[in-house]
This record gives sequence, C-alpha cells and structure tokens, in this order.
Amino acid sequence: MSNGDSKTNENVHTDFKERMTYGEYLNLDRLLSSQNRLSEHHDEMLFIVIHQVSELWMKLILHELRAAIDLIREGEIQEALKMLSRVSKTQTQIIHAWDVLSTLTPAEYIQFRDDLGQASGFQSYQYRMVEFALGYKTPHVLKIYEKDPELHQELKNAYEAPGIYDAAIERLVEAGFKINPDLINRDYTTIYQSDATVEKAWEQVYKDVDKYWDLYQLAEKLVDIEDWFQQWRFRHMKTVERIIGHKTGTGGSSGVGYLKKVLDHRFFPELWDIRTTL
Ligand code: HEM
Ligand SMILES: N[C@@H](CC(=O)c1ccccc1NC=O)C(=O)O
Repeated sequence: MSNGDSKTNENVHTDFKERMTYGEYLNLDRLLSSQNRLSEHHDEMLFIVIHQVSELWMKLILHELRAAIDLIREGEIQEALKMLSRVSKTQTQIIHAWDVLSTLTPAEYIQFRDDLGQASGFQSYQYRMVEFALGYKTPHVLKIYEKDPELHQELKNAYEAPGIYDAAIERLVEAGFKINPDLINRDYTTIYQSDATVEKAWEQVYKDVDKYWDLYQLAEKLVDIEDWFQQWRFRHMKTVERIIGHKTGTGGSSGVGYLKKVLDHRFFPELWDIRTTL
C-alpha cells in the first residue's frame, strides 16, 4: 500500500492543475504583452486591441465553421446547427467592434498611419480562411502568403477543400433532389456560381418545411451567416470611409472603392434568390 510519499504521474498532474492560476491557464502573460505600439500615439492602443479582438473571434468562428462543415458532410445536421448559431452570435460581437473603432477620428489615425507601412487587414489569413470556408475563393489571396510556406500550405488546403455550401449541396443530393452532376466533387478552387437545380431544390425545401426540417434550418443558418458577414463588410467599408475617406489603402488597393466592390459578392446566391421566386 502506498504510504503517500510517492506520487503517481496522475497525482503530479492533478497537483499542477490545482495550483494553476487564472493567468497561467489563459496564457495572459503572452496575450497581454502583445500590444506593442509602433508610435507614441495614445490611440494606437485602440487600433491594436480592436484587431486582436477581431482575430480572436475569427479563431473561434473558424473552429466552429470547420467542425460544422465536417458534421454536415457526415449528415449530423442538428449538431452542426448548434455550432452555426455560435458562429452568427460571434459575428455580431465582431461587428460591434466597429462602434468602438468609430471613436477614432481621421486626425488621430493620420498621426500613426504611416507607421503601419504596407501592413493591411488584406493580409489577415484567418479572414481568408473564413472566406474559404464560406466558399469565396479568390486566387490573388494565396499569393500574399507565398513567402511563408507553412502558412501558404495551410491556406492552400483550405482553398482546395469544399466549403460549407458544397457540404449543404451534398445534403440536397442525399435527400433525393436532382442536382446538376457537375456540382458533385466539383473543382472547389473556383468561386461557386448560382445553379438552377440547386435553386429548385431549396425552393422545395422552403415549400415543404415539415418534410425537410433539417435542411430548412440549415439554409436559414447559412442566410444568417451571410447576412452578418455582409454587415461586417459594410461596417468596415463605412468606418474606413469615415476615417480615411477615399485615400488608397496601405495594402495597395483603391481603399473604399475596393471594399465597396467586394460587397457585391454573394456566398449562397440561391438562398437569396428563392426569396423572390417563392
Ligand atoms: C482605421 C481602421 C481601418 C482602416 C482605415 C482600414 C482600411 C482598410 C483598407 C483600405 C482595406 C483594403 C486593402 C488595402 O488596400 O489596405 C482594408 C482591408 C481589410 N481590412 Fe481593414 N481597415 C481598418 C480596420 C480594420 C479592422 C479593425 C479589421 C479587423 C480585423 C480589418 C480587416 C480588414 C480585412 C480582413 C481586409 C481585407 C478585406 C477584403 O479583401 O475583402 N480592418 N482595410
Ligand atoms: N489598410 C489600412 C491600414 C490598416 O487598417 C491596417 C494596418 C495594419 C494592420 C491592420 C490594419 N487593418 C485593416 O486593414 C489603411 O489603409 O489605412
């Protein structure tokens, strides 16, 4: 029998866990020493924190989206819906960040803008991963990361993988709808184009909600996510307009003009079109 002097590995682990502090668990040392201002300007702290908070929320969104895509592909719609609800709630949080950032005036921002060099949100790889998961695959985006092979590979994998809408279309096929065969195992590196057979299928789902309850709920969750995503894009564009007007962006784009143009893109086009045809 043990006299209590020798501890098993499990006990050592438990002891560490018991002594572990809040700060250790959350890695706060690293998290809270990562707000390194390049200028002496007071408002640069706001600028950094808003971006970091947004990136943290994007980390959660990606975590949930990827798991949801896998579950949809496995036919576990109800479990996926729970994750997608969390995604859209998180999107509302990121959108509220724009209210805080709007307190930054053009006169304040211009004082540290030059210090940012060519850095730009354009380079946010998590943002691109979210776009990829939602099926928006723009080839110019991959080039940005060519200098970092590991990251480039990770993005390329996400670029080549089916997005959430492809997974939803697989479910339509599985439910017995006649879907254009070109869409099955299509080249996922291309941006999805609206398709008449998919539109017909969604129309049926919305006309017979009781029969297709899971698909109907999934469709509405996708609409939520696209809606909030577009609202994020819109608030970004308006905040940028209010802070830098029509100056060109540090990332080399035309600025507001570019951000307005991106707003034209639709992720799940048929789910919007059926609102008219129903
Ligand atoms: C003062 C605040 C901000 C300004 C003036 C600004 C400006 C811009 C501009 C001009 C672009 C176009 C690319 C370029 O040429 O640089 C851009 C892209 C982008 N920004 Fe911001 N931004 C601001 C805040 C933010 C914040 C808080 C985020 C959150 C992470 C963000 C994320 C992005 C992303 C993801 C893109 C790429 C959008 C796309 O390609 O569709 N930006 N931003
Ligand atoms: N593109 C912005 C700069 C900017 O906003 C930015 C710079 C560095 C890191 C993140 C940024 N945020 C979003 O684009 C500009 O043209 O002023």
